[in-house]
Amino acid sequence: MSNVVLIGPMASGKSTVGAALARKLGRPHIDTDHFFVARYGPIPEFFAEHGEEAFREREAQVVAELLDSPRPSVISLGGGSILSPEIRQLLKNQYVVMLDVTEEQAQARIGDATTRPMLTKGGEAPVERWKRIYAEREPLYRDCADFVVSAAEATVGHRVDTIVEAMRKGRDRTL
Ligand SMILES: Nc1ncnc2c1ncn2[C@@H]1O[C@H](COP(=O)(O)OP(=O)(O)OP(=O)(O)O)[C@@H](O)[C@H]1O
Ligand SMILES: O=C(O)C1=C[C@@H](O)[C@@H](O)[C@H](O)C1
Ligand SMILES: [Mg+2]
Repeated sequence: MSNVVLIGPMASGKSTVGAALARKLGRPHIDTDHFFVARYGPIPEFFAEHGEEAFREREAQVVAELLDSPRPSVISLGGGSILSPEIRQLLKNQYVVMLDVTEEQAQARIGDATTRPMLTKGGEAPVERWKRIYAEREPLYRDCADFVVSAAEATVGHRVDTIVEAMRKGRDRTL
């Protein structure tokens, strides 16, 4: 049995859907951003002090450790974890689900983006940065994913049910 790993852009619901999916499957939920924070402190402060490159290095280490979890778990990845070639390689041995989201849905959830330093750089409106980052990363997300939950699956409950169904149909070893 492998982990179920949730990937996708910022505000696509990886943390929220991951927690609900874990409850439904009776598995532990691991949120890699939370482990990063436990080890290195809040992400906005880390970006301000050390910059994005240092964040990506440490993030890749944290994510690699957590993907090696001893029990099959639901793992919500930080939105940019798939930028690391090493992490993309490790994801080949996992059941990977991309959560898609529309610009409108993301905009409604982002708010002032104070907890998401990637969206507050450069004086651009957070939603404009979100769009640009998503456009850059979308091919990577899709390439890593075994299954994509469409943005039309709007509620958390609907998203969870769709993933459980996909796991049943597609890859029995994950259940
Ligand atoms: N299906 C949904 N419908 C409405 N709101 C949602 C849904 N999923 C998540 N949310 C809300 O959107 C916000 C972002 O969700 P969440 O933190 O789970 O996203 P994320 O993908 O983990 O983002 P990040 O990459 O920044 O960690 C939260 O306030 C959450 O309550
Ligand atoms: O998409 C990103 O680059 C990020 C997403 C968040 O989950 C955090 O990992 C951090 O804010 C960076
Ligand atoms: Mg999250």
